[in-house]
Amino acid sequence: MADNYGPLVVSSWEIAKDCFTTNDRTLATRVSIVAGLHMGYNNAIFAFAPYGEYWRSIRKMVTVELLSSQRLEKLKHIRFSEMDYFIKDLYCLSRNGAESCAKVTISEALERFTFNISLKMLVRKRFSGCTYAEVNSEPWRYEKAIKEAIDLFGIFVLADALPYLEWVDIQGHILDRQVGTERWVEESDIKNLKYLQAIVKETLRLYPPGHITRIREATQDCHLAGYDVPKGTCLIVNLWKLHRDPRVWENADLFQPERFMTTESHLDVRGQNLESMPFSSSRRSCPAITFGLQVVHLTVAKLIQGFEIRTIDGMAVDMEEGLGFALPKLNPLEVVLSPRLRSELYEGLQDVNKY
Ligand code: HEM
Repeated sequence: MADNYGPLVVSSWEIAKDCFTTNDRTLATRVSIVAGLHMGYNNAIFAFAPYGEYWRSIRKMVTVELLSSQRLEKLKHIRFSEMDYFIKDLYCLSRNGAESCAKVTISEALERFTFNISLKMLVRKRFSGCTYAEVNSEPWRYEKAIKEAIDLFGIFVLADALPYLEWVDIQGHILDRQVGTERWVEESDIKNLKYLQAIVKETLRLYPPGHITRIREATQDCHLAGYDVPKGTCLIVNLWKLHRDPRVWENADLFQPERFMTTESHLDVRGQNLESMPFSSSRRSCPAITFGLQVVHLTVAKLIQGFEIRTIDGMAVDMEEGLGFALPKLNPLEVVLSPRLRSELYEGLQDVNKY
């Protein structure tokens, strides 16, 4: 069927519910793709692994040993120190700039920051030169290869989850009020920053970094929305389309974070509410939900507390999307950053060179 018609594409939450509840197990295996076979050591990378004993044991190991709340608590020094280096790097760059501001390709900087956190958590190593100052250093020469692999695998980086700037001004002031200007925002502040949370939810709704789920394959005949779906059928859930369903969302294409504080305040993004599930749902959903949300919230909070952020010449943010599983931005986002707190706060951050 897939050979003749291509994969089934699910774009409504009702059918997604059929996929992720009654048929979740039947649809839990992945189609084998060329990148997974050749670059993923014959689908040994567990995001590509067929459903079965191997996938179950790796997923369990990753969930317990790397991404559980307890482990993330133990590894929090890594996220925090990487964030410090990242912010301090940006600050040093702006200090070197002519008018105490710096022109930065923020999407690329965030990409490198993401690599550093993940690598540090996994193998206790990082690419030296957190972001830009040492971008020409030896390790970053491999960046092109890594990026190509990422594109081929359809992995997304946290940078893809941070596309909006319009709201940063408001947020900077909200942070000043809630956290003050005498200390840096901390992870424990996030629960009180409701508007920031709503912005992250709305961004993940309109621009889910994984805009389609990875391709599933039915391991036996099943029924979906009243249709007979034969064994072997390939299926993807189009999260991007589902998140813009006008039957569910008023002004579905507009960026309105307030909706998550009013009419949609009951919706979360962890896969319980199928109307908005940027991490997908059920057994093949993203195992890094907690980690992803922790890093996105704190990074955004620190960036907007620490800097005034403008686009070059005040241009609107170019939201055009490129091709790829991971919904990358077509054009990298360049911004101008000016520090907005007293210098001692930046200087007190951990120093990348001492690392
Ligand atoms: C905001 C950030 C992120 C979002 C929105 C996101 C979203 C997703 C989505 C939509 C899927 C596909 C699930 C499916 O096919 O139904 C997925 C799978 C996956 N994600 Fe994430 N993800 C994020 C960050 C991460 C991070 C940081 C990691 C690694 C530390 C990660 C590791 C994985 C893995 C390993 C899978 C495959 C799971 C499996 O096949 O069992 N994700 N993610």
